[in-house]
Amino acid sequence: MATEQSYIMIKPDGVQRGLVGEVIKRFEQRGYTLKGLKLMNVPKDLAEKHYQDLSARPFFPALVDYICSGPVVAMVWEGKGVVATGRKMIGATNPLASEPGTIRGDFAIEVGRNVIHGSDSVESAQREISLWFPEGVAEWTPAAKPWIYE
Ligand SMILES: Nc1ncnc2c1ncn2[C@@H]1O[C@H](COP(=O)(O)OP(=O)(O)OP(=O)(O)O)[C@@H](O)[C@H]1O
Repeated sequence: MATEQSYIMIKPDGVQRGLVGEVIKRFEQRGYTLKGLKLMNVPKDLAEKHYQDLSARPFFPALVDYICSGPVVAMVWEGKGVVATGRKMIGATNPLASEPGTIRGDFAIEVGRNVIHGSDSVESAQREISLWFPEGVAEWTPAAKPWIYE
């Protein structure tokens, strides 16, 4: 079975608010493996491609401006069930509906400043990883793997 990967991105508000370490800590402590990581300013065409499914929505221009408003931290995390579990760790899209204990439930209030993105399916993750990491990701096996998986 191929190991599952998710595209996780700390949005500009998360970077500006100093939440980079907090987000990385949660994924690391859960046992997921960091496979790709970069801080980058987002070109407008990349933001538009990333959110292409939302292009007809009224908030699309504001969403693209938001993603391009400052650097983001683009990451690939790997491990069993990381797509669905990552979404649970992130919380509901609208932070007011996110459970406490989730990233949005602990650190956000508004949907237009919801701190973090996580792929919503394995297929979206593959598309997003090739979009954000055309150069590929790092190959490594964490020494702790046998202590996380039986
Ligand atoms: N009604 C809205 N008003 C403003 N921004 C919105 C609204 N709905 C969604 N967004 C923004 O668009 C992003 C993508 O929306 P989507 O419905 O795909 O939610 P999501 O999958 O939880 O979020 P993401 O794709 O960022 O992980 C949201 O995270 C949010 O930043």
